[in-house]
Amino acid sequence: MDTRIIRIFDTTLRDGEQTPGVTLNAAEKLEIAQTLAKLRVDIIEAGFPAASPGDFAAVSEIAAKVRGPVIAGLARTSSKDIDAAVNALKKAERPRIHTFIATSDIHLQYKLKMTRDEVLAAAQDAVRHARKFVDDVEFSAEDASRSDRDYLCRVFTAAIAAGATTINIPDTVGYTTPDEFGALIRYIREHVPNIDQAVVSVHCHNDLGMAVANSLAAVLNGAGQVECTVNGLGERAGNAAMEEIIMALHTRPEYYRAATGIDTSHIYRASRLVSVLSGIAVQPNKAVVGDNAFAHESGIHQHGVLNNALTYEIMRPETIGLNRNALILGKLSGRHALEERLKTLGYDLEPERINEIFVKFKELADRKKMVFDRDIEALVAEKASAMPEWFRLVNHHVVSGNQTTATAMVRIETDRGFTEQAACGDGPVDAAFKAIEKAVGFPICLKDYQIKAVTSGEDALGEATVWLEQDGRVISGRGLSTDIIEASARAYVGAINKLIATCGHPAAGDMAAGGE
Ligand SMILES: CC(=O)SCCNC(=O)CCNC(=O)[C@H](O)C(C)(C)COP(=O)(O)OP(=O)(O)OC[C@H]1O[C@@H](n2cnc3c(N)ncnc32)[C@H](O)[C@@H]1OP(=O)(O)O
Ligand SMILES: CC(C)C(=O)C(=O)O
Repeated sequence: MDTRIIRIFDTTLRDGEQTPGVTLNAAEKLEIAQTLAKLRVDIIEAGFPAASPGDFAAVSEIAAKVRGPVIAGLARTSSKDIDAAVNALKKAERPRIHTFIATSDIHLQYKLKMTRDEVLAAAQDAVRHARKFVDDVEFSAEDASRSDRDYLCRVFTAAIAAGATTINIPDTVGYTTPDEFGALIRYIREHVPNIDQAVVSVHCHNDLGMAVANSLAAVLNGAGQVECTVNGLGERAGNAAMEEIIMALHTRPEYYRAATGIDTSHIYRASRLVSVLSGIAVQPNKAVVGDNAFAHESGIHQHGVLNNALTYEIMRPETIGLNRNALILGKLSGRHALEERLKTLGYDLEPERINEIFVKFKELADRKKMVFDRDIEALVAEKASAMPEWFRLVNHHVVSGNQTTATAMVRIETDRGFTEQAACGDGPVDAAFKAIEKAVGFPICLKDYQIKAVTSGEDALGEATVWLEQDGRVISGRGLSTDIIEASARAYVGAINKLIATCGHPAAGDMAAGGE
């Protein structure tokens, strides 16, 4: 069998971060990038360096610290964007500039206000400019699937002639169907005369739920690179889900005649990490990584699986690194046991980091009979997203009931002192949030709030996520505790700290510092 190797281009940190409500800080992005490197993705698109100083810094840090995959930075066709990407990627072992411009008439007329000839020239100039700095240049024709085919082929021919080493065919608005998209890939391969000098890539969005199917149709028609994101995150309805593409190719090699270089045993952990850090939960019935993906509810299925898992399982959970051995640590467990468990879960952490997690683990084990793998994953992710603490929640006291107005008192500390404030609210969480808002001394715009149990059982760890809005930016914060009010209050304070770190709220300096 002639098996082609398909390159996996992960864009969780760029298109994935375009998911409404998702903002990742540099430490979180680095943690995800390191996990992607363990997954052995071929290319990590680390961000869009010209978009903001924060994105520039995150791409620079990933370029300097992550080894293995190619590190890519996105840029419009302007030389300003390309230069920013070049600078951000300076320390990358294998940098790639990814430049793009739209080619559909709709985008040309209403967005770019450019003619077809102007766009073709911009594409060519951008690729030529990028090639002055790096050997690896990808060119994307945004909205390719709604572009005139022959014009699209002319643009790709020009981009390859200018030095593009990968040409990417995005279904930017998730418009095509698998048959159509497969035919488009075939058409481009047959009508771009210099196509053999470049890798053909695809980038599919999920507006009609066909991103994965379209990407796989492209593979069947000769695409050599697939762009995707962990858990299918991305603009609007998201991108093609990486785990689904990988496992489709892994499970049906005889059909696709293609394979990837991915270490599938890191898939589950990558999915959990991205879910926790992005604050976007994975739906239980999600293919491959959903909670129910390997669960068998009905008697006939259970009977079959007990006899032989092959009756109802086309993949083994172990293949994606899902260890069904859910337990087993508690308050009497020691550092070695935790370290061993972390290794089994795929974490390769510095001793200092393990020590920090061990302290948190012991605190948790004191409050919880059994500490499950998911609890440990949540503790690791909590550390990864820790921000400099402008405000610290020292303690809180909440009274609520069906005959009482909920009231909360909080004590908040900064390096300059502390303040205690009380507030009433529409329930205990609302009261706690209002008391914290009073304590920090500036208005907070709460956009969304979510609480869920990390594991089951009455002593389950609660994971709260809050989303705050400031100047059009949405910032999320997470808090963990067996007490859901405490988890919520921690998430709220964490999000405020993140907001200050990101937007530098001016009123923060005015906090009334109380004191004895
Ligand atoms: C399909 C995709 O996912 S593309 C990637 C989307 N990602 C992002 O947009 C990242 C976040 N974006 C940003 O931070 C900002 O939009 C920036 C920094 C990139 C640009 O900000 P601004 O300069 O304020 O421009 P704004 O976003 O309002 O408009 C986009 C401009 O880029 C132009 N443009 C859009 N795409 C391209 C392109 N590929 N090449 C060249 N110019 C382009 C538009 O025509 C418009 O130009 P104009 O200002 O002359 O009218
Ligand atoms: C920049 C390109 C690849 C993109 O994100 C899209 O077209 O969706």
